[in-house]
Amino acid sequence: MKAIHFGAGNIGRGFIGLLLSQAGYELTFVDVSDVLVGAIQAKGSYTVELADGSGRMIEVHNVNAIDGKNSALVAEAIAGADLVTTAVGVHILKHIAGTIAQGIEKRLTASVTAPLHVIACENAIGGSTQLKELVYGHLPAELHAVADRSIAFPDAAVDRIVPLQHHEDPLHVTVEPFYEWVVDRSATLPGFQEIEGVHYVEGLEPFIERKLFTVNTGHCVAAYHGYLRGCSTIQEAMAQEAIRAEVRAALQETGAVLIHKYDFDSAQHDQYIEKILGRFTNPYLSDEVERVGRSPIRKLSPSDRLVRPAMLAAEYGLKTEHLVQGMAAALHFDYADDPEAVEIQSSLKESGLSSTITRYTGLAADHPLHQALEAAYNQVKQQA
Ligand SMILES: NC(=O)c1ccc[n+]([C@@H]2O[C@H](COP(=O)([O-])OP(=O)(O)OC[C@H]3O[C@@H](n4cnc5c(N)ncnc54)[C@H](O)[C@@H]3O)[C@@H](O)[C@H]2O)c1
Ligand SMILES: O=P(O)(O)OC[C@@H](O)[C@@H](O)[C@H](O)[C@H](O)CO
Repeated sequence: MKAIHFGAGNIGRGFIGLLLSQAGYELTFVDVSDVLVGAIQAKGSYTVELADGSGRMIEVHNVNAIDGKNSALVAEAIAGADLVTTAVGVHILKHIAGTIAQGIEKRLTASVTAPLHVIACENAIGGSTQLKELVYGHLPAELHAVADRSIAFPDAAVDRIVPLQHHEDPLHVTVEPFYEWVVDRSATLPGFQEIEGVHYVEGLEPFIERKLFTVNTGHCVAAYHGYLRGCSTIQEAMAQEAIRAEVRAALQETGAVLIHKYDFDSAQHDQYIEKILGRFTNPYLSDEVERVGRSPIRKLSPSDRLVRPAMLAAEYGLKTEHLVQGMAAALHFDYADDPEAVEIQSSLKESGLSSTITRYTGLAADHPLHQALEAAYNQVKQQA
């Protein structure tokens, strides 16, 4: 079984690549980083270190890499693969869609009928579905129906905290011990060989929303409040009582939404929250607030981890105060090396607070959340 994985970055090497290799796949990474591609080609292996104090290392052997800039070579590899996965960032999917379409076209022209599954392992609702739309945009219309018969794009939720890496070896990667990869089985094709270590479900929505609105909501609330208070890492932020309380309160708000929407067991969901808070305080990890807060435009967008649960809470008549505080802190994230943070800061200066809120969150000026956010934005800075 052959797998092509786009993105030899932190989660690509530290989770998806590791799991696929352990599941017996012949694995080829595709990346645009010459350093990563060159190192994988030269070594053919790398080491994953578990951040649990044990010093345990896992060797990943027999891996290869292709330069993502060589789309002909990548398309050739996709034509002969059983599985394509991605962990590049949801905003990058549009840049790899053309190459994936090229590979699919090659495959269909050569009358390969074996199923190909394409799974986007990004932090987004419907990531693989979004990728499918982008790929089909590049495929000739007459091939769409044929492609539907042998190519599937099951949505997925992936969870493992993998911080920025600062090792001499560019391939070495330190990861938290916890991991969870959930895939929508109902979108797979007959003949799909399930990947060992993956949890399959019929219908992904509760799983992706539970993950995104708990792990990622809590994470970014810690990051944005931490950044405002001068903390460098999530661990440092979570050590501050006020920030920990803010994160917990935001997760109680998203928890109420999830319990209402999916009828989750409330005690079990509380345990899920506690487990996640424990993961954020893992003393063997050092996770920079700038990584966790990265891309604030994406994180403030209407379908992402702050605005979407707040909109649902408002619709259900539930509390939103701490989610709004998180959004306000996100608007104050003025990290100069993050192009999305820079864009928000320019918008605040040039267009003012109200227009900026509407532009990035989709909340109209007369929406109660918009008004609450304006007030919170002005207060958050004073509290920091
Ligand atoms: N790090 C985590 O804790 C974590 C956990 C779960 C999900 N994710 C998600 O996984 C994705 C990747 O995150 P990450 O932290 O590994 O980021 P990362 O920056 O470490 O890795 C992304 C990799 O994609 C590569 N890339 C960029 N453009 C490319 C292209 N056109 N073709 C091929 N490769 C390309 C980059 O060179 C980089 O190596 C994001 O969507 C993120 O939300 C991350
Ligand atoms: O990757 P992002 O930018 O969507 O979110 C940053 C972190 O919250 C994220 O990478 C987590 O570490 C990860 O989602 C844990 O599973």
